[in-house]
Amino acid sequence: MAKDPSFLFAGVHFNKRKFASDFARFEEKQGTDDSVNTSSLFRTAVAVQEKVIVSPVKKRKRRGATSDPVEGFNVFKSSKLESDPPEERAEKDEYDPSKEKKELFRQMEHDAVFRKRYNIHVSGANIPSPLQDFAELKTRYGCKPYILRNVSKLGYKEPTPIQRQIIPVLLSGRECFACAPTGSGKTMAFVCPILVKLKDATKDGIRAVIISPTKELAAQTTRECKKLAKGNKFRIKLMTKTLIRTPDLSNFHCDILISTPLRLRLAVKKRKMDLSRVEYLVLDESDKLFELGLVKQIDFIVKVCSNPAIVRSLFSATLPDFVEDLARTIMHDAVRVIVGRKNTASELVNQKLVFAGSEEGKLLALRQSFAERLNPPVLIFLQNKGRAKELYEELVFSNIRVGVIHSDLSQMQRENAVDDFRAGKIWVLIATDVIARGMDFKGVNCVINFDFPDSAAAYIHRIGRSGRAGRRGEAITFYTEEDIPYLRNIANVMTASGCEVPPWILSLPKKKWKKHRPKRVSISTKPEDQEE
Ligand SMILES: Nc1ncnc2c1ncn2[C@@H]1O[C@H](COP(=O)(O)OP(=O)(O)OP(=O)(O)O)[C@@H](O)[C@H]1O
Repeated sequence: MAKDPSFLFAGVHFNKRKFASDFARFEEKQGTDDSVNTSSLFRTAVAVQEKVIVSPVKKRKRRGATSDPVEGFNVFKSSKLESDPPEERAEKDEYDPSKEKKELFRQMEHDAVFRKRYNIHVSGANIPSPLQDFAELKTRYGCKPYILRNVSKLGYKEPTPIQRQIIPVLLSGRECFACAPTGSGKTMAFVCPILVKLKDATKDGIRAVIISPTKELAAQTTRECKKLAKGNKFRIKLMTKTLIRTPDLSNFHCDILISTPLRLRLAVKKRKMDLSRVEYLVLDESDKLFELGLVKQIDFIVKVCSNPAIVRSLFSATLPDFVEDLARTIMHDAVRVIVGRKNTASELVNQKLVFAGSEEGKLLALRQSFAERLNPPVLIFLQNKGRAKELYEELVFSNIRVGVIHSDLSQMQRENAVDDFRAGKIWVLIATDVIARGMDFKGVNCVINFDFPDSAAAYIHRIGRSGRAGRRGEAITFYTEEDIPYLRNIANVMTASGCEVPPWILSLPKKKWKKHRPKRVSISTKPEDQEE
């Protein structure tokens, strides 16, 4: 079952409320055949939904085309109007379909130009216009003043491209998947509409759920939510170890709950947490959540968030086709928003490849670059915790303030490492991929891939810890002989974001990689006879 992606979201309900009339028609056709199982019912329902959506739009267009006056023939229209009784004439004056249509086309043209300017690509029907500025949150959507106040306090002068388009999409109640570069403000793009829509704190169970792949990211998202919600009495809760120990969570209520998939599934299974009233479900770093280790938990969560009116959204800087395909099977009338090109690195990061020869060469190159120029904060990624510990042992006695974070540390130690790095107490943070996604460290000047990343997506997320929120950054990737077959994939990402790559690398054959995590010799510059 786990091998078949179609098991994901099986049993998800068709949005009966939103498509009530279509559903009624569908039900009539199906009769009361109990033999139809839920997932095939769902699949058929989606097919019906697509038909119902597409065909009437076409018909309406055609009807409009025949009845609308042709330009230049207004004289006939006005002469007919003269013969109408005054009250009918007044009504017709108010409703002029050709005017409305022209206005609509003008708006669509304007939106297209605007989207082009911000490199926003959309697909889907009836997509709302992008935001011109934050003030439109009030004029178009009547958001409460506290949100605009907080936006201004955070120093956000104008919406980022993804915020311009996704905020109106979510505020119009549409499901969506969004792909935008690392550090481009996706968090605010999903938090803001939730706050606007939830309006005020209530005790109506759990109303919105945000899923993050790691505890660190969940904690960060909680903090960001609280900053944006300041001044409102919303209950915004992080699913912590302590919370999960509560024996009975069946009556737990909060407006927004942020969790990792594992903890949320535990809370539902073991502590009877009720997610049936969730109105908004966000899957952040969705491609990571759909990877094999997490997909079962996500499937479970999607099923138990059973409110038929739920609005689901997927966010990431990398959105592989299989995630999109999977998402399409559950989402209703979803809008797709891509900023820039899909699966590319941030153009704000200057990327370099460095041949280190061997494992030993990497350490020498690192020491040399620190001796010549250390521009903290610097993040160094390694392929596993063992190697992260080894590098830490090598650097801890140099006069560089260095820290390490990996999954063997306690939650408290991990949090301290992140906080110290944020506060500037640590200049160089050695890490595994545990913090490669989503973590927002202000002003990381350089990311060093000490170990070659295991996929192009991992590369994009790792180097995306630098070059955030409009600031420039740098990324250096060491490679050895055994990484050469995979160089081309990284080189493609580099050229797509405007970085130079030596021609010989671009002429290497393309290699389809799974996870490239070769066994590497241990990190040490000590002569072998001195090692214990
Ligand atoms: N409108 C804005 N103007 C200026 N800065 C912003 C704006 N929106 C968000 N930011 C800032 O941009 C930084 C990156 O935002 P965020 O962490 O949401 O990026 P992201 O797109 O989710 O990145 P990733 O893909 O790495 O998770 C944060 O420091 C955030 O405070």
